[in-house]
Formats: sequence, C-alpha cells, structure tokens
Amino acid sequence: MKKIAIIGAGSMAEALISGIIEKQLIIGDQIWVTNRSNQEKLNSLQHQYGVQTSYNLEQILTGATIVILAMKPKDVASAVEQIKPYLSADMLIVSLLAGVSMNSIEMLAGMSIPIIRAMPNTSAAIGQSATALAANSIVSDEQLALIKTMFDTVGLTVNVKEKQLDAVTGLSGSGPAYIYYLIEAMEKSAAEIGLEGELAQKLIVQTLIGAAGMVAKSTKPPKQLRKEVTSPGGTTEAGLKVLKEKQVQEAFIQCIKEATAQSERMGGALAQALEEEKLKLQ
Ligand SMILES: NC(=O)C1=CN([C@@H]2O[C@H](COP(=O)(O)OP(=O)(O)OC[C@H]3O[C@@H](n4cnc5c(N)ncnc54)[C@H](OP(=O)(O)O)[C@@H]3O)[C@@H](O)[C@H]2O)C=CC1
Ligand SMILES: O=C(O)[C@@H]1CCC=N1
Repeated sequence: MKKIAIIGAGSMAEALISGIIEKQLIIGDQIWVTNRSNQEKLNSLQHQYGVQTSYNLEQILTGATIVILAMKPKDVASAVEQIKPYLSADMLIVSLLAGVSMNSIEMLAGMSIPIIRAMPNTSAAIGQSATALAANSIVSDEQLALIKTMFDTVGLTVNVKEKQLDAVTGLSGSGPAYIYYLIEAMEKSAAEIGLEGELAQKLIVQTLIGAAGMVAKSTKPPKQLRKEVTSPGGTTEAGLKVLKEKQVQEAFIQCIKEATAQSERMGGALAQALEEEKLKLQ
C-alpha cells in the first residue's frame, strides 16, 4: 500500500488510522490527513500515530493511491469541490459517508473513478466495527481486497450491494447508539433498584458481552436463547411482559427502519440537487 489521503479527521477517520497503524498495515508517514480547520486535532493525530498532516491539498493528494472521504455528508459537495483539481481516475476513492451514492460522488468529482463505499461503526475505535463494503464496477478485485484488509484491521468486514448500504447504516452503522441507549436505561434502573454505578456497569457490560457471545457461538436462534432464560412464572417473564406491553420490539424495528429511511433521504437530497444542477448546465 502506498500513500493514503484522508479528507476529514473526525472520529471515524481516527478509528481507522488507529487500526491501520496498530496492525502495521502501513506506516504513519504514508498516511496524509487534513480537515477543514481544526489544527489542534491534526497535531494530536500527528503526535499519536505519526501521520502526516497538511492544509495543502496538492501535497495531501499528489501520489495518493487511496483517497478516503471522512467528512459529514453535508460537507461532501464543498470538500470534493476543493480536492477535485488533484483527483485522477487512477486513484481509488473510499467513502465513509452515510447515504451519499457512488453516482453522486462521481458527479461531484466530474469523472468516472473507482469508488468503494464503506459503512463502519464507531466500535472501530477498539477494533470491533461491523463494516460493510460496496464497490462500483470499475474497482478491481485487487483494490477491493486491499480495502477489505484495511477495514479488517478495525473489525469484521462484509461485502454488500450498494442498494443495501442504507439498511446497513440503519442497522449496524447507527447500531452502537441503540445499544448505548439500552445501557443508559439499564443504568438508570440499576440506580432505582439499589445497585450503585460501578457495580451495575460491570454487571450490565458483562451481560451484554455474554448475550452477544451466546448469539455468536450458539446454534440456537435468539428467540430460543431468550426462552431458556425465561422460567415460567419467574422474574424474566415478569420483566418481558412489560416490554411486550410497551411494544419495545416494535419500537426497535421502527427505529431501524427510520434510520434506514433517513440514510435514503440524505443521499436522495444530494442526488436530486446534483441532477438539477446538471440540467441547468445543459
Ligand atoms: N460517527 C459514526 O458513527 C459513523 C460515521 N460515518 C460516516 O463517517 C463520516 C465522518 O463521520 P464522523 O467521523 O463522525 O464526523 P466528524 O464530525 O467527527 O468529523 C468530520 C471531519 O470532516 C472534516 N471536514 C469537514 N469539511 C471538510 C472539508 N471541506 N475538507 C476537509 N475536511 C472537512 C471536519 O473538519 P473540522 O473538524 O476541521 O471541521 C472533521 O475533521 C460521516 O460521513 C458519517 O456519515 C459512518 C459510520 C459511522
Ligand atoms: O448518524 C449518522 O448519520 C452516522 C452514520 C451512521 C452512524 N452515524
């Protein structure tokens, strides 16, 4: 792997940098990072991971074989406009952006260019991301394998079709937040039933790790595993009755569908704006 240019230096960019450096996939010298204006953040990345940082986009992009887009979707149009003069069709674009289609990125870049969209999650920071990749038709098998190796440094990587990425975003991209929300509720309840903070947190975290491990390792489906916890007339049954009455499962299903729809909307709005601009220019 030669030179990687990373445009955007937020939490996802840092998680990825930390994985790549820790697993020694590439040395810090070959990673060039920029952001919009937060010099302090660039200094900290340089100090911690030995990456190169600059606001000179020509310096960042010249000779880069991989260009990672790691800004928020709302900033993609202005960011790509700025890097466009230094992009070439032999570079590989890797986009982390929720919703933004490969077609929109090509329109912004003004050229046909290899693009891989990746949807990781913030657990990448501890090497536990669930990442889905989708590539356009001009990405070579070699390029896709290389990017899979890169995301393997921060967790599990799967390949999907681009049209599945909104669902992946709603399910596993946003997923950690749903679990944190559940943990917050468990912590609040622990306080109310007389279990103090640190002790409760230990029990909650291990319960989640254990349950996830059971689902991962057992041949039994989650429903069966749930039934095995639930003794007739026992405590679990009493607790689950409340969740059913409050339609918590339906709320989770609605939550994931809504997050998926939001990903579609975010991408759709940009695609529409780009199409309208194209029509104006014709
Ligand atoms: N957070 C998450 O859970 C996940 C996020 N994603 C996707 O990853 C992307 C990044 O998210 P996240 O890391 O959370 O975002 P952050 O807000 O943490 O970071 C965004 C970065 O983009 C930089 N930036 C904005 N505009 C430009 C520009 N024109 N040129 C260069 N850099 C620019 C910002 O710079 P500055 O600080 O100087 O303004 C900042 O460093 C998003 O598109 C998101 O959809 C994907 C999966 C999970
Ligand atoms: O909330 C968001 O839009 C991003 C994408 C997935 C997780 N965070």
